[in-house]
Amino acid sequence: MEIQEIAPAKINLAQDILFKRDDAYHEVQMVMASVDLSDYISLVERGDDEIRVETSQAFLPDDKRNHAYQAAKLMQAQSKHKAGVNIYIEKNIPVAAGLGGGSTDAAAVMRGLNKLWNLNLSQDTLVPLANQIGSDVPYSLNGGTALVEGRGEIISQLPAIPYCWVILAKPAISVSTRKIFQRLRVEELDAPFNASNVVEALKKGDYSALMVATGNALESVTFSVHPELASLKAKMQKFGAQGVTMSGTGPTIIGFVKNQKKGKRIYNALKGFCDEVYLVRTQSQQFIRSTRV
Ligand SMILES: C[C@@](CO)(OP(=O)(O)O)[C@H](O)COP(=O)(O)OP(=O)(O)OC[C@H]1O[C@@H](n2ccc(N)nc2=O)[C@H](O)[C@@H]1O
Ligand SMILES: Nc1ncnc2c1ncn2[C@@H]1O[C@H](COP(=O)(O)OP(=O)(O)O)[C@@H](O)[C@H]1O
Repeated sequence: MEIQEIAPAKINLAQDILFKRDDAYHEVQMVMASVDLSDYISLVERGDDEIRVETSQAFLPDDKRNHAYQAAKLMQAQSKHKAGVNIYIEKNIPVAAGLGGGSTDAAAVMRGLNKLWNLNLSQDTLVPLANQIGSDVPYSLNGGTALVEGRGEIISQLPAIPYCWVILAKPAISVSTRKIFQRLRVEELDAPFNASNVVEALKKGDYSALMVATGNALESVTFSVHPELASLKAKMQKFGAQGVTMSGTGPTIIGFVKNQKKGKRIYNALKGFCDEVYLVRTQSQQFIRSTRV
């Protein structure tokens, strides 16, 4: 038996950092949305209890360092029969980009194995397991548009982003989430809080208000390490994208347009300055579906 899962990337419309906690994580308030740029995961039963990972990108780990492996291991511990699985990841989401690629793969493996091994684990059981892998994994279990709080484990679904196109510009640099948080001094942040305004705009379906409300408190930290990101952001704004902001801990810069034609113009203009550029739609939760093969 084989299960196939779609694992979409996420973008951050807002990322507020509230305070540093005693466990060395930060209390956050983020608004995330799934976008139409996805990894594809295949899960195939094995005759033994081994977990094997193979990916389409040779530079990705294929052992216990892979978030997909970690997800399978946690799910196996929940299963009485200790079945094994072959995991294949077709990687399309840029790595270490602020687009949650490893987390969405892990979440897709959890969803898929819940079906393949007939575990029937509830969301309440899956969220704490997901949180052991990474702070973005609980959100990625359902994806869609959501307010994400705590360390990442408190999720409230929100209405979808009004119809628009999203431009993703990922320069040829990788950013380590851990290193950005290490550099962060919360008391020195002077960014305004964005999440509550983004939530309000989404609830009203007000695209213009949404474009004014987006923002990311970690921009100043990542931009101080990679100053070229500030000029990429300025270019995207100059070319006419709205709500331009950094996703996650970066380096991907995102911007919005109502009209696909305009999106294509900005996409073409940015291609000359940036290693990887994508023009995508946002994705609602019902698109995260699996197929039994
Ligand atoms: C901040 C976000 C926003 O999307 O960054 P991106 O990874 O997407 O860029 C994520 O929540 C990241 O989640 P994830 O990538 O799963 O990171 P984790 O493995 O949980 O954490 C990596 C490191 O980041 C720091 N960290 C992470 C999340 C958080 N709320 N507070 C933190 O201080 C911790 O130092 C931790 O050791
Ligand atoms: N399935 C996976 N896909 C991508 N990266 C993975 C995966 N498993 C482990 N990693 C590791 O996780 C790190 C962060 O990758 P990624 O999740 O793409 O970044 P981000 O947190 O910025 O979205 C990388 O260094 C990568 O080697």
